[in-house]
Amino acid sequence: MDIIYLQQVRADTVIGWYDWERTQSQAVELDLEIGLPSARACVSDDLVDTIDYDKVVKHLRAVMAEKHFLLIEALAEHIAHILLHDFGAPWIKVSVTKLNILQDVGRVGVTIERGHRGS
Ligand SMILES: Nc1nc2c(c(=O)[nH]1)N=C([C@H](O)[C@@H](O)CO)CN2
Repeated sequence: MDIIYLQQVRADTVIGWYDWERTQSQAVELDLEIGLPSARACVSDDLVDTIDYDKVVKHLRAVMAEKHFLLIEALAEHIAHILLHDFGAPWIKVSVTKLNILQDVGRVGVTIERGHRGS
């Protein structure tokens, strides 16, 4: 399976379990591995034959500006759902990282995989 990857995508969102996190947005970082439904674009050289990563980033930033989650797990699940159902990816690996949210911890996050990874 061919994979598009996006690393260290910064996006602002309101997220957190505690009340103090729900009054303002914070930057989180996304790392995505997006399975492609086919390798057609490798031969056709045509953007319509693949998943447009520019559209993915714009869509996710817009969703995250609107939608609020308590847990990074729930945000990761929502992003996976969008990639599988709206963008037609057969498999997705999503990491959501919070930056400097814990004292003396630079990065904390979650990684989930959804869908079926073909060969
Ligand atoms: N497994 C998780 N643990 C915690 C989360 C989370 O999203 N998943 N969130 C928090 C707080 O919101 C944190 O960002 C600040 O303490 C705590 N634990």
